[in-house]
Amino acid sequence: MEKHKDFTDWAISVGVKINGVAPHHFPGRGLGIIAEKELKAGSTIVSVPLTALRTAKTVPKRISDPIGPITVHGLLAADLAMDESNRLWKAVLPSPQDFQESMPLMWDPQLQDLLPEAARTLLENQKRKLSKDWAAVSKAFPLLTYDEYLYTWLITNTRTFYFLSPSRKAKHPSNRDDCMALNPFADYFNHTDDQGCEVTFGPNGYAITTDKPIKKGEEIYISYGNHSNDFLLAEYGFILEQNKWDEICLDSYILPLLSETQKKTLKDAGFLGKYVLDKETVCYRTQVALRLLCLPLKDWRRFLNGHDDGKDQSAVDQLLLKILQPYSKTVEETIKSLAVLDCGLASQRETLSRRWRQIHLILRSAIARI
Ligand SMILES: C[S@@+](CC[C@H](N)C(=O)[O-])C[C@H]1O[C@@H](n2cnc3c(N)ncnc32)[C@H](O)[C@@H]1O
Repeated sequence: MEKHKDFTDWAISVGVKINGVAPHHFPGRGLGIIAEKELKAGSTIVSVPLTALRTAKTVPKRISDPIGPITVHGLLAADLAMDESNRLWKAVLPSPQDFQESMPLMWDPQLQDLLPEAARTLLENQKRKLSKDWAAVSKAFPLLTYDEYLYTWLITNTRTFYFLSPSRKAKHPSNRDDCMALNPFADYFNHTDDQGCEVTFGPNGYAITTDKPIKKGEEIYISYGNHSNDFLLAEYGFILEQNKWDEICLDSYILPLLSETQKKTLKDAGFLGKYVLDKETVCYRTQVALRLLCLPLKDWRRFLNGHDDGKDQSAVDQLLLKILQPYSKTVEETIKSLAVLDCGLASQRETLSRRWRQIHLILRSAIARI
């Protein structure tokens, strides 16, 4: 842990304030933050001044100018790839091997194809963004290798905080994806689906404050957002055992059942796609789509207008059952095929199987409820 001590000293030297916490290794989660003493609820345990952040504005012109227009993500990754100055920080970051294991972007394409639909969609998006960013950066810096850039691109992907420059007038940025900053030391915090510590951002920078009393030796978390396990897997390379925000996508089972006219009707009403099932219920969007499939148009409209007397629920549930049963069968087959598959790393296949088993559980409980 010597390198983490050195990095902590550096963080303090640039104005980061650390109160009773330290980096610590937690099996299965890499580094995280541990309480070194008992902490009361409402204690500010880490604060990071604006001057310690790495933002689009802190990237030197010798890097940003030759690249030209690019996403903030792509720019921060280029800066990190070409920065030789902060060895102490680089020494405590995850290694390329860590990403190879955890991040689906680095997996064998055969395993990528076996990702659940929501994770696959996010992965395709990442690939598009990365390839655009790489095109801009490699043109400006031909000596940089793709692997070096991919590594810093993933560091940026997994460690940035939502950031709006205090000087910006607009409260609502045109592109949320560009609102990011690398936040040294604060990026040691792991994620919880529970509330976790409160993270606030203001003119003085970030402050992380405990939301409950914490015992000495406990890991302290923040929340990266209300994310499903498919999102966490694609964007951060892990899944939670228990995740109250977990949900699964039903699009590839519902969309093919819709005629072109029905799709248009749903699109016009703002209800085409993004159908999800969580541990307790199917979403309202799914209810709308299923009703269009099994009810006369006038009854569908009544539901949409909020006049639902519940009399159609059983027909809707039967249709849902017809969708969930084959879905569950396919999941069982996927789990079986993963057990005999020999590509990629065993840990990657294990993560995938765990995810599919979670999906199976969500499906089986929904089927049992019906
Ligand atoms: C902001 S960093 C947190 C520090 C990181 N654990 C490290 O070793 O440097 C985000 C990464 O931490 C890991 N992580 C965060 N929360 C986790 C959790 N609850 N379980 C497992 N891994 C987690 C994932 O690899 C994620 O991409």
